[in-house]
Amino acid sequence: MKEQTINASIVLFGATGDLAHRKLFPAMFQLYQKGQLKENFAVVGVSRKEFSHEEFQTIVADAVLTHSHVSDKEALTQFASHFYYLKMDVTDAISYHELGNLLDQLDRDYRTDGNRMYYMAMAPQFFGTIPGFLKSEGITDTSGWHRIVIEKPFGKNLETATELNEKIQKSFDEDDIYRIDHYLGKEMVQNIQVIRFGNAIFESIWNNKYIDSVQITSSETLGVEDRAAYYEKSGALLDMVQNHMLQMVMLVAMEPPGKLDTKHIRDEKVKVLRSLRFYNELEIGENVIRGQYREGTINGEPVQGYLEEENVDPQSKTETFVAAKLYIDNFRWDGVPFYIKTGKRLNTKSTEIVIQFKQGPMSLYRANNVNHPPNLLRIHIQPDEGLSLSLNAKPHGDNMNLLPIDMSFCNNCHNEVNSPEAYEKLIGDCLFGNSTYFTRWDEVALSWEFIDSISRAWSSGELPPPASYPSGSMGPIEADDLLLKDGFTWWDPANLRRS
Ligand SMILES: NC(=O)C1=CN([C@@H]2O[C@H](COP(=O)(O)OP(=O)(O)OC[C@H]3O[C@@H](n4cnc5c(N)ncnc54)[C@H](OP(=O)(O)O)[C@@H]3O)[C@@H](O)[C@H]2O)C=CC1
Ligand SMILES: O=C1O[C@H](COP(=O)(O)O)[C@@H](O)[C@H](O)[C@H]1O
Repeated sequence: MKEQTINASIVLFGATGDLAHRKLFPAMFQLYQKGQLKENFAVVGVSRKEFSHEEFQTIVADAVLTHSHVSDKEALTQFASHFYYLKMDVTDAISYHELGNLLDQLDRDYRTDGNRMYYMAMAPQFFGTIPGFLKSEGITDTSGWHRIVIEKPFGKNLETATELNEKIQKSFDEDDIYRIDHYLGKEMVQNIQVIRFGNAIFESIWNNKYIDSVQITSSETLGVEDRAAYYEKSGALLDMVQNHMLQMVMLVAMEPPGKLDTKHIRDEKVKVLRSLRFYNELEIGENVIRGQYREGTINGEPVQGYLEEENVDPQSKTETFVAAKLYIDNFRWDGVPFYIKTGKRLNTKSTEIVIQFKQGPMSLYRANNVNHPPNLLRIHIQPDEGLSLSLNAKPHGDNMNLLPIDMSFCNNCHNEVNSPEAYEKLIGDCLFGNSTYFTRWDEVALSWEFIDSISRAWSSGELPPPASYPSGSMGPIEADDLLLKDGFTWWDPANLRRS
């Protein structure tokens, strides 16, 4: 399907913003280079600043040059010539008429078949406004398809997410609503289903009889950077757990879908959320750890603490770290803890899923007091993309002890392999009408329900504030204790690399 070319116009709301420059223009250029966007496409960039079409084309080309590798400058110039600019305030209904006229013109000039993709790369307060005007001002009246892409965050809680959803659904059908979670566009996140359902040896042991625990860790070395205004209200729980972390939990835990199509896959993911165990306040205190970074050292450089960051309230209780033990109360996962951990200013930038298998019924080697490491299946999401299986073997020679060995496959360790960026995949999927790796409304609603229960407990004032951790560590000691009391330890990437 991906070898085909799509005819469409793309309206990019927020065309002068950070996301557009760093991710979206480079992603579209990659689609152009692969021939998925060819002659019959046009992009209209929208924001309030004043630019001519030509100035905007230069901005687009510069952004692509800055944020991606370009070997063919001629192709970049050709690509940029498909871009047009419209100065408009998205809250002004009248300005949509000019947008409609420009799009009608581009439909004719570029023979786009009237297909239109609307990408809202804007602050979330506009997510409800734009779809309404697109419909009321007749922009969505052409005979082609009309799909809308919504950036995160989708609401701040279940109530606001529901309100937003109701607004959007007045103008677009659920099938045409593409809620982005960029983790779902990552190569190895998409590989989870293939690893699981394409390998009988894994699927047959993918359950509580053979799996002891699951760990999903997404650590960042960056701090809050210049996003404090947003982050102060969100924290790691809303920023990472409500979306990316729960999405990975769903993909690891879901039942095999009857078919590999959008509906079947999403149906199975939703069932995982329905089985997620809700905790009471006391249990949240015990099972969901929050932390906040203080000063420390990252890659040998001193860095300041969260409370010293620009635009952060010096008394802030915002969490920059979350670790939690989750349970999925269904037949497959009964009793298996899913540990998740995410945080800023940790000692490494990495996302990994570790499946820890149970020990066999009788360990001859353990009986000899020999260290008997468990078998681990590690799915490396980033920066390395791959898979490794930790086994035990005999060391070379007479020694009959156990030696942990790794069987590894790396997707991106060779220079010639360059995985598509998440945004490239997701924009491509939307253009081709494949919404599998976007979030459906029931997934979003259920994840908010779960997250709201934690937010409520945290705001009750009854639970301890975020635990402090030094920048450059792997989080507060409380997060280690969460596993230690169950007899586990985090298989953090730094530790894994040493093994
Ligand atoms: N940046 C990132 O890495 C990520 C961003 N996101 C999400 O993407 C979205 C955009 O983020 P980001 O690019 O960082 O935001 P920016 O603040 O950098 O960009 C906002 C854009 O909106 C435009 N804009 C603001 N108000 C109006 C208006 N009334 N009418 C028309 N245009 C307007 C701005 O241009 P102007 O001022 O000229 O009007 C600008 O182009 C957000 O929802 C964010 O949460 C998600 C993941 C990562
Ligand atoms: O959505 C977000 O994700 C990034 C981390 O994404 P990654 O692809 O670099 O792992 C995070 O930094 C940001 O706070 C959050 O909004």
